Amino acid sequence: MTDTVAPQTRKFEAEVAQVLHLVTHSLYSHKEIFLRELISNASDACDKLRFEAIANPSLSEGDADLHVDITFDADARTLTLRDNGIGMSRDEVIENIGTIARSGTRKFLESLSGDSRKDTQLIGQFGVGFYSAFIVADKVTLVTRRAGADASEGVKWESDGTGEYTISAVADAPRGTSVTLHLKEDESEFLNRWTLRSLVSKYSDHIAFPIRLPKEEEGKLTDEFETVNHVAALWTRPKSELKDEDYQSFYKALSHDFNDAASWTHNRVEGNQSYTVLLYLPSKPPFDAMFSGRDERKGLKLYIRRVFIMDASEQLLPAYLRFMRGVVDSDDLPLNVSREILQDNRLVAQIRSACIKRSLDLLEKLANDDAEKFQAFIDSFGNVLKEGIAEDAANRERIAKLLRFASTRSEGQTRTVSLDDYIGRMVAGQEAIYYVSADSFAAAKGSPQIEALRSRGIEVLLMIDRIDEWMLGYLNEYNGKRLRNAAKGDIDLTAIAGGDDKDAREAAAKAAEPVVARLKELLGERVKDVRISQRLTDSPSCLVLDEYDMALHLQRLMREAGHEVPPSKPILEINPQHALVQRIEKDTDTARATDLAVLLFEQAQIMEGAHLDDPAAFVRRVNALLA
Ligand SMILES: Nc1ncnc2c1ncn2[C@@H]1O[C@H](COP(=O)(O)OP(=O)(O)OP(=O)(O)O)[C@@H](O)[C@H]1O
Repeated sequence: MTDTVAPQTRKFEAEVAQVLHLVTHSLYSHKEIFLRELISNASDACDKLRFEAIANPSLSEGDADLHVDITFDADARTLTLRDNGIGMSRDEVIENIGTIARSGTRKFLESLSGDSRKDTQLIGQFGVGFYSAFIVADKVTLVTRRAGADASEGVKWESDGTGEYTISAVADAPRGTSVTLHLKEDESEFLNRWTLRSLVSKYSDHIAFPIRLPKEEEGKLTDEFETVNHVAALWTRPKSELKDEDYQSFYKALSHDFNDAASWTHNRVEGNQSYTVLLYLPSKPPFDAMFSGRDERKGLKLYIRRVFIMDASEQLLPAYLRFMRGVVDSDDLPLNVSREILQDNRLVAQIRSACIKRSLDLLEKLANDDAEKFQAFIDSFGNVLKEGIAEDAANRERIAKLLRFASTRSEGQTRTVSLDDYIGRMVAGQEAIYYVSADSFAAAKGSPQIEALRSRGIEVLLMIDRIDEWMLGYLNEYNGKRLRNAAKGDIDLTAIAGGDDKDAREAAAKAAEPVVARLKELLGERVKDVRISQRLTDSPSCLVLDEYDMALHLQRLMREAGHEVPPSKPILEINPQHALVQRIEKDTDTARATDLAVLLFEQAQIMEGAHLDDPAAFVRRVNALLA
């Protein structure tokens, strides 16, 4: 191959330079993954060629026998991977290798902590791909030609991975891509057939194209090649033949994650249509699920009769299961299927329901069999799963069963309590599942609105995630029990053991009428109403809302996010037993009584997490009282 034009030197995008620096510095202890990543790219390139050749057979250029060859030269200290897949044009090289076309890259870089152990984890989740070559190489040369392009349109890319690369044209490049690694001084171990062979077996055995190494005869390498992998797509092999390690190494190549998957499910369906589904649950949030959001989902590959067609996560899984990774291989869809057809196809709809069902089965099994792994799932993906309550009405009850929450009974703020746990602990006479929502665990746990519930031994779920209020809008009931916000509407505890006696309650209300009337007068427009509380035992006051009002902290979140939220005035509930309340009733000095009344209201606002309209006035009132 000869360079036809002088090489052009270009700078990497700043983000690439940062990622490269990180990759080479933090992944050294996992250095052999470079081989898996490069083989995986080569295999993807073969997949793409096979797909494009369906519509345009001439792309195969008479060479449809796709494979990946690995060669090395001990004297030159080079290791080369060559595929005869789709290849790249010059623009594609610049776009794919010179930039990182991922929307969340900046966020990813910002999330790095500088602690190399943690960062290694993160970069593993990010998926390093091609750049992993620089862990072991101090120079990488890539030569490529796009399928269908003229032999003179080859491209050579070269870089030492520090900040720049050169790009030039080559005249006689074969179709596909070769990546040559100029190995660093102490990486000679990769110049060894035995090592390469065992790495292929360990990481890439499941690749569906032949991976070939030079044949060895009488201790010498020959020019002939020998296939060293299984060459059967993993999901097509019988389950009985596959070991856990096989599933895990396939998962890692598929997802570019280098943590093990938490669990998987592999099924062949035969019937009115036939297909195979292999779904994985990652153990750590994959980069895409963390940062790319709901709109650019990736991770579920659609194959049709072993031919890779496209990533079809959006068509085959709902957004709330976007953490799942895997493969669907259909026998019945047409090879020329398009995204539009996928959107609206009866067979696809069936496969989608099966993927949902399998995913939920897998999560249920994990919840039953492995508490530790399930908790790790909840910690990583629990909030994503909550979206399913709103999105998937048909499976609402199943999803709700999987959710976990913090509660007044749980230790710390780890979400560990299921709705079934809660129901199992309901006290005699308790009809509803009570919850309270707030910005933080401490605020929720300390909510005055739940004092009476707690004092009667009634557990309260603490809804402290941003998504909770929205989700609860769709979850009114679970297993025949209503979910009730402890800070909304009237709470009647008369039916509950140890609850109030109705007569005593009415008598107390009667006795408190004067102070209620006085507070209404003193607080005026600030509140919608003042009433005696059934919720409070220790605090003097709290704010509550009408049954259908939007929670106060949600109103705040919406306003912060720039939404117009019509102001809804809270109701002030008071505890007539409290000394402060009794003082207001008795104080004849109207100015002082007003200060006290407003303080009562402001305290309730603070407990609820709100910012006071006039903090200086609040401090002045407190000081006046203290003095
Ligand atoms: N052997 C190859 N043949 C053709 N294109 C390739 C090859 N290797 C890499 N590329 C192109 O470069 C892109 C970047 O590769 P890289 O491994 O960095 O990330 P990726 O594989 O796209 O992402 P991820 O690792 O998250 O799957 C690929 O998407 C592909 O378009």
